[in-house]
Amino acid sequence: MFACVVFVAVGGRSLFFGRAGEQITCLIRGDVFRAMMRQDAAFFDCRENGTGALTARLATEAGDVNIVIGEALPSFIAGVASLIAGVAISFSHDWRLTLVILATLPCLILAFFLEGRSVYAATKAIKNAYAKASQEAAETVANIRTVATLTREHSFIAQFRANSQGPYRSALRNHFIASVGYGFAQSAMFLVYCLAFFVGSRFILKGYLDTEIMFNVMYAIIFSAIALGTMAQQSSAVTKALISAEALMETLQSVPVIDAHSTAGLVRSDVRGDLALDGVRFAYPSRPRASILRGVTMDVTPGQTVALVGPSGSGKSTVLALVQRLYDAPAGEVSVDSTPVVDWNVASLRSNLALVGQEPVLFDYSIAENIAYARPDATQPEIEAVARQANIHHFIAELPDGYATRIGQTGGRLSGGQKQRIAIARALIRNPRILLLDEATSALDSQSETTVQQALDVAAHGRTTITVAHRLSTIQNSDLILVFHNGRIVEQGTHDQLLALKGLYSLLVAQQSLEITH
Ligand SMILES: Nc1ncnc2c1ncn2[C@@H]1O[C@H](COP(=O)(O)OP(=O)(O)OP(=O)(O)O)[C@@H](O)[C@H]1O
Repeated sequence: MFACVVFVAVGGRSLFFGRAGEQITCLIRGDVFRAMMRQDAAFFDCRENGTGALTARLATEAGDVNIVIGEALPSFIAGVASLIAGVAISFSHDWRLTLVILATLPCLILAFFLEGRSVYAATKAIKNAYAKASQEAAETVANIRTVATLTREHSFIAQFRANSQGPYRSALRNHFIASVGYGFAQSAMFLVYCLAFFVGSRFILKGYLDTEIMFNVMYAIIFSAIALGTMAQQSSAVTKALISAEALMETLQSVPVIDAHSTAGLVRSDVRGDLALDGVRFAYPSRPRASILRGVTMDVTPGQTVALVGPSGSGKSTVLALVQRLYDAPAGEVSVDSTPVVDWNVASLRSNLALVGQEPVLFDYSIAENIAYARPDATQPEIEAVARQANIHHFIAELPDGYATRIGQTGGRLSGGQKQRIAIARALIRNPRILLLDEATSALDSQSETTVQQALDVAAHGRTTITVAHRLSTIQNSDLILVFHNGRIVEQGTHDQLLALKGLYSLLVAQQSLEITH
């Protein structure tokens, strides 16, 4: 009767736990991705194996946990129930023989524990190594054009093989240990059987029990040993899931310093558009010893066009990251509309800003969806209006599918200039008070640069604009030019004032004029 109940319970588990497991997997994945979306930039910067590997890994971790919920856990529960029932029945027949047999239990448990520990350590190493190998593979496939142009396919394959060797060897070792453990678990039943026969026959000879009782105890104990074997079979799945759960919990429990989902802080849409940095010092969390900004102070009034120029690595783009509050500066203050950015509601602050970067980041959606990405409730006429301002409407209108044209992964079916103008339209759809341009034309040829520059000039009209630029010809008309060097502003003024200074700016201008004439 009891066996039937256990059979039905175990048999029905796949129906109930399997479905529940799938649902739980989806929920865990949902929670994990929600937790990731809340994180600040520092969380992603500090990932050893990159964000792609992290995302892929977390998705499979949730699946591993499901295996335990769907299979291992019910088997484990049924196993424990069977074990307790078997031991109880055995005790009720003869406590001495039962005690002798139970004395073997600590050895079995210790063996399973040791197997679990060594599989745990190896599995963790394998997961980390595979995460690194898959990150490189994903990056290579995503950038296949560059890889093919540089004829690096073979070296990538060799590198992937080399990266996979370590995990492969660890996996072999893991399988060996798990197989020995599995064999041990399966033979445990027969070992217990032998012991019961041996000790039972001795007890019969001494007159402690008769044959019938011995067989009753034996059957009960075998029943328990089978249960123990079933539990042991699941031990490597449980071990894997424990590691997965660790990684999931790390993400779920990490509290972002800058919480994009928080409802706290100042919410405003009628922003004037002034912006200031006061004595700002900053180092990236992944490289805390490298000072990037060393006391930057700047003041931008509403509607002003300010250019940040200077040698590569001097900290210009970092200023834009701090204005968007992707990071917090440990010293000094960044403020928008006279309110420190830390007192702003993160989402509200960002909704008043728009960034156009050097490499436009577009998605494999239609052109209309890409433009409306910054404001999903935008209407078709609004989308077309910003496309006109960005100087891209005529090109889109001539496509067979017009605004419904899908642009391929990362906008691969468009030219650099077209992608950039779509990115400008996307920035404008929010009608931001502050426009941040990070070398928005530097990746373009001179003809596209002119078209995109015209679009940017229209976009900047009536807004506060901060432009990071290498080509100094594009920023000569700015209201203010700030010259960065080694994380400090070393010169500031208009183009003419800075030329008259004959300092770093005039040197940079002279260098670029030389480059053009040669
Ligand atoms: N996420 C990051 N983590 C660690 N260091 C970073 C990160 N981003 C940038 N850096 C470093 O910060 C320094 C300043 O970078 P930043 O991009 O602000 O310079 P930049 O003046 O804009 O340079 P460029 O003109 O070449 O774009 C560089 O040394 C760079 O290596």
